[in-house]
Amino acid sequence: MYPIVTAAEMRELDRAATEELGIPAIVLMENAGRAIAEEIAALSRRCGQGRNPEGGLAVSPGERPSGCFAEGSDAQGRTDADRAAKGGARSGGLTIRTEAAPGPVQPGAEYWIVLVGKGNNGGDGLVAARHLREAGFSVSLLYAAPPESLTGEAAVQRDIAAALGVPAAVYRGGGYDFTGCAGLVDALLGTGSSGAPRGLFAELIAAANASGLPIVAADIPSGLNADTGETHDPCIQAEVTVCLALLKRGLLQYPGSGAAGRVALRSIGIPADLALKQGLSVHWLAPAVLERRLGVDPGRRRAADGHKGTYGHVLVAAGSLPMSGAGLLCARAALRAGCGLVTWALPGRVLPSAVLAAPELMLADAGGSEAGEWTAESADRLLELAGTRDVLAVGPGIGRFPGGAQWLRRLWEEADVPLVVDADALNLLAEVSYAGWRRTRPVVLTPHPGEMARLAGIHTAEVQRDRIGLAIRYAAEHGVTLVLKGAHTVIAAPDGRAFVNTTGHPGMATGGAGDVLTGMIAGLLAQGLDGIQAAAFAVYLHGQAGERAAGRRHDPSSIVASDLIEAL
Ligand SMILES: NC(=O)C1=CN([C@@H]2O[C@H](COP(=O)(O)OP(=O)(O)OC[C@H]3O[C@@H](n4cnc5c(N)ncnc54)[C@H](OP(=O)(O)O)[C@@H]3O)[C@@H](O)[C@H]2O)[C@@H](O)CC1
Ligand SMILES: Nc1ncnc2c1ncn2[C@@H]1O[C@H](COP(=O)(O)OP(=O)(O)O)[C@@H](O)[C@H]1O
Ligand SMILES: [K+]
Repeated sequence: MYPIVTAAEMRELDRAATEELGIPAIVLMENAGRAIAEEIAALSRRCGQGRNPEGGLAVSPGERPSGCFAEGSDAQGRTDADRAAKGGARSGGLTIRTEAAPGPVQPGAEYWIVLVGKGNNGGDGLVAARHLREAGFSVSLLYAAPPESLTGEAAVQRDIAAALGVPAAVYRGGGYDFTGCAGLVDALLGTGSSGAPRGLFAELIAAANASGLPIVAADIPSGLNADTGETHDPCIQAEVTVCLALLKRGLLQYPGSGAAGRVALRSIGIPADLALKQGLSVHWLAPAVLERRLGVDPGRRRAADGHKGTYGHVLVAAGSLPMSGAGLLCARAALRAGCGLVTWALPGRVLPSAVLAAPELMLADAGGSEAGEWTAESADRLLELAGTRDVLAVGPGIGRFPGGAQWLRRLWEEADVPLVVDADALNLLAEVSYAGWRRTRPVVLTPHPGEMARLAGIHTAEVQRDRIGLAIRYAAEHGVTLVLKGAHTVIAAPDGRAFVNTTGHPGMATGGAGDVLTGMIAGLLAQGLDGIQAAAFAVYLHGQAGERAAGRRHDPSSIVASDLIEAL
């Protein structure tokens, strides 16, 4: 069910399929090449109406969609047609095609060039060329290395293409004239590549990108690090990536996600059971994964005889005079996440201005300074309140104050409820070594990349270099559930499981959006979900709310955090 693999895990699975099950590698390659040809035909059909007078596909560079789609209708119920109607999905949602294949390759007269590398990725491209020709496309091959250097199944495909008389050339450097071509197939480098593209491969990638033609990448865009999502210079900027068998980590992490364009996940005949047996621990957060792997009810059915006590009581410790809104957003979001009751604890000086800000909230005076700031002494009051609540969310808008780290340690060790730690509370955590802090109940940390950098003691760029890898390591080492926020948020559990979310919208990059998420996680914890369930489901719903909020506004750039709460 939608595992996300490293190149090494994919190789091991390929090995098991061919050596243990005896599925011939040439069969897998045949399926891969056919799938690529089918996706090119589908792209050609989708773009047919927008075809430009020269015969190429009319795709403006600004319209490159950033989402992923794969076999069938969409995780969010959208179809490719819906996406096309919106001018390309920018939400980042994966579409999974559930039927076996989108039908035979449709006849077409376009001219496509397949860029062929010397490994199995090149072999996939050679098979695709054959299927495209069968369907009436005009195709030629451009080898990046002497065809004699191909081996194994790729060499078999090279010979078949030659026997069929598929026109072929060998790239010798100095650029290439792609005039008259409708699109390019990038079958240069796949999961077997290492380091930055070298020599003529690099030249050809640069020329392909410069052509402005739509590029369909086989498995991964050449130049992408399949594990981390880092893009080398150059890296293919694909319109569509036909990902073979299983999602590769690099396709779901930026900047790789951007280079991949839309991702079509296609089966190539490796049985799902085999992947299951590998015990893969990272998954794409699709509704089916939420339901079957995480045990969450995405329909959020409520008991007919439920009452507010059934759905739990959240305590939010958030907000101070200059940042009282952060607390309000967090507390309101907890309510919208469906918990029964929310108490918002805040410095007493600020409390009068919070009265009736949201009539559903209960307010509690947590003490604090004359200036409306938090003080270390407020820990006693918060612990007293937490004694009769189900969850404590702490951090948004609390600022810095003397004794803050000790204050947080008391909440961490003495509050006998699940804890969500965000924003300034994460910065307090980053100032100390909390390895020795005792805690038996779940704790969820929700850093954005900057906060994550402080927690891990590294630069933000290093956080972004391999978000999945870092999140998994940090959660396991510190015994926490970690939500590493940002486009394609990663949620990692202390037991090594991790999930990558693709709902969301760039319009969510607005102050307070994270405070809303913190409230939502707390609201779901209060309803009995465990740490990883609540974190993953909240991130998923939060992203969906962002997509809806974007849809409701004339310009998604004008989304504000309150819109997310209203879109829940
Ligand atoms: N059963 C299977 O396995 C299946 C695999 N499948 C497909 O195979 C792909 C993996 O194929 P793969 O392992 O052959 O590696 P691949 O990505 O083609 O490249 C290796 C070649 O590239 C070269 N090279 C490496 N780095 C380079 C660089 N930086 N710059 C320049 N060159 C570089 C390297 O040359 P060398 O460095 O050794 O001289 C070597 O010759 C996978 O993504 C999927 O598409 C599917 O067909 C389904 C079944
Ligand atoms: N480009 C994006 N695509 C999807 N989600 C995004 C994007 N940018 C931000 N978000 C989401 O918005 C939220 C922002 O949180 P955060 O940075 O903590 O904001 P704040 O501290 O202002 O509340 C996170 O959940 C993040 O994942
Ligand atoms: K490729």
